[in-house]
Amino acid sequence: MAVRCHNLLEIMRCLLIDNSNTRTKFAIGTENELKPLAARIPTRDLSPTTLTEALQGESYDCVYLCSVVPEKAALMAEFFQNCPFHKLSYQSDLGIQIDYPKPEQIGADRLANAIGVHHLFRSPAIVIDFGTAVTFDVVGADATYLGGVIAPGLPSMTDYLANRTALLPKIELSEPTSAIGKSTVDAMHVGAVYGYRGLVREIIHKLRDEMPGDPVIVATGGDAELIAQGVEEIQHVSPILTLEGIRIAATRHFQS
Ligand SMILES: Nc1ncnc2c1ncn2[C@@H]1O[C@H](COP(=O)(O)OP(=O)(O)O)[C@@H](O)[C@H]1O
Ligand SMILES: CC(C)(COP(=O)(O)O)[C@@H](O)C(=O)NCCC(=O)O
Ligand SMILES: [K+]
Repeated sequence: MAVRCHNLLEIMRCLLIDNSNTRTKFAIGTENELKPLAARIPTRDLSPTTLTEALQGESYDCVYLCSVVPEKAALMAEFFQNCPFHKLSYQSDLGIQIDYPKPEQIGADRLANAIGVHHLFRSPAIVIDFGTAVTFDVVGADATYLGGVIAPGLPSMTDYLANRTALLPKIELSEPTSAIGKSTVDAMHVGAVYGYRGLVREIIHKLRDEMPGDPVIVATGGDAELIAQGVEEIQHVSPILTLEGIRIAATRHFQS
């Protein structure tokens, strides 16, 4: 097995892993910075072989895993068994408070997003992650995780129609050119992209109505760019937000 752990006396390099349902992202983080993405593996393809290939040439002192896919988390715990290893949970040292009846239910990526938005931007905040699911997480003014919303992600708009109809194709989404679709595919783009923006706007407004103060609204995840460009309420798109949250939690865990 090609796991290489070095015990450097200098700055600790931690392998940060965002194991979400569609893609698993890997990056090296130190106390001071997040290095560019080291690898991205489709989550369903994660195996000792794909891990070894993807991480060839990377060196790190510790591994910090954020997972919402238990079967793959178990695989990686085993793969990295020779390294100092930690899996993010509500019991980890996160640097934020949690005000939630059953904190063990909260997806680890949602906690990482809350940490990321508080550190990269500020709180109060709403962080929206456009992945397999779309999640909205609310961080109160005192950096307390308060809860949020889970809805089907943008792929549900296309996968559902392709799987459940005879005549609708599987499409790649892009910005519609007009609301009145002039072809099947055009009409589907409008339904998915404009329709999804409506869902997002309505949820943002409902959340803001219940929040004291003026939250910063930040988007992340694979579909953030496409959707956020038409939602004026979203102030920033930050592709690295989840990994940044994981880096901060890893630093707190391994360096304090
Ligand atoms: N190169 C790509 N590979 C896969 N999905 C992509 C890619 N570029 C954009 N996407 C979009 O990003 C979504 C996955 O986002 P991501 O944030 O990786 O999800 P998750 O965090 O749930 O794994 C896909 O459903 C797709 O719509
Ligand atoms: C809501 C999620 C499916 C989002 O996962 P993702 O789209 O990032 O792959 C994940 O955060 C999860 O499984 N959460 C557990 C349930 C909860 O957060 O309440
Ligand atoms: K995610």
